[in-house]
Amino acid sequence: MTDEDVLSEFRASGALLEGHFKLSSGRHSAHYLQCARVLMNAERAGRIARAICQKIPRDLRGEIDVVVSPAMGGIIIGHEMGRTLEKDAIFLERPTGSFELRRGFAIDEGAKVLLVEDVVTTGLSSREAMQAVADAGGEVIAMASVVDRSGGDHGFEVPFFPLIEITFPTYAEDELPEQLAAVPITKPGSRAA
Ligand SMILES: O=P(O)(O)OC[C@H]1O[C@H](OP(=O)(O)OP(=O)(O)O)[C@H](O)[C@@H]1O
Ligand SMILES: O=C(O)c1cc(=O)[nH]c(=O)[nH]1
Ligand SMILES: [Mg+2]
Repeated sequence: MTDEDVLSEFRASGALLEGHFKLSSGRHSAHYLQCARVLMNAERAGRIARAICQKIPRDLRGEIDVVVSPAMGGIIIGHEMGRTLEKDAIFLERPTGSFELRRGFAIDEGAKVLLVEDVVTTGLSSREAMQAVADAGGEVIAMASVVDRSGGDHGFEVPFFPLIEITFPTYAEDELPEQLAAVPITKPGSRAA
């Protein structure tokens, strides 16, 4: 899929939002990519997962034992990546604020993990998820996402394979442009404020 193909999928599914959004990191943006709308169609989600898989070199792909995703946003794309790679896909949740495996999920000691997200903005959620995988005994060998809006500033120490890179400006709470500050805030994600 070309970048234009991916953007067309976002536009067609009403996933390219404009307004005033408080992001997971606490930063603010006039743009939001609502991946859940892109992934709500199973056929499209599968196509997107296959396109991400193609970005991962074959030898690295062959090393993956299990796919792990941070809830909520990572679950659907992680599941579809698991289908494509023919590996199990499990997810991390943060019911009390930090990521943990629940529902009987476990990672074999030393298992090689592909971490899969929907969006990477600051990379904070992904880095927290990587730590949770390490704490559970796994080794994250690569990271993948539908969208990378980090501009390269994600701090990952493993190879990263986003389907598309889109860099929209983000702002700290105390540096909001006047025009953005005038728009009511929406917080679409599920991380506790
Ligand atoms: O790179 P970051 O700055 O951490 O931002 C990206 C994260 O934010 C969103 O999740 P969110 O915490 O909003 O919760 P959700 O996945 O449950 O919707 C998205 O799904 C990523 O996990
Ligand atoms: O940083 C985020 O929280 C974020 C940004 C974005 O564009 N889409 C999303 O789902 N989360
Ligand atoms: Mg998330």
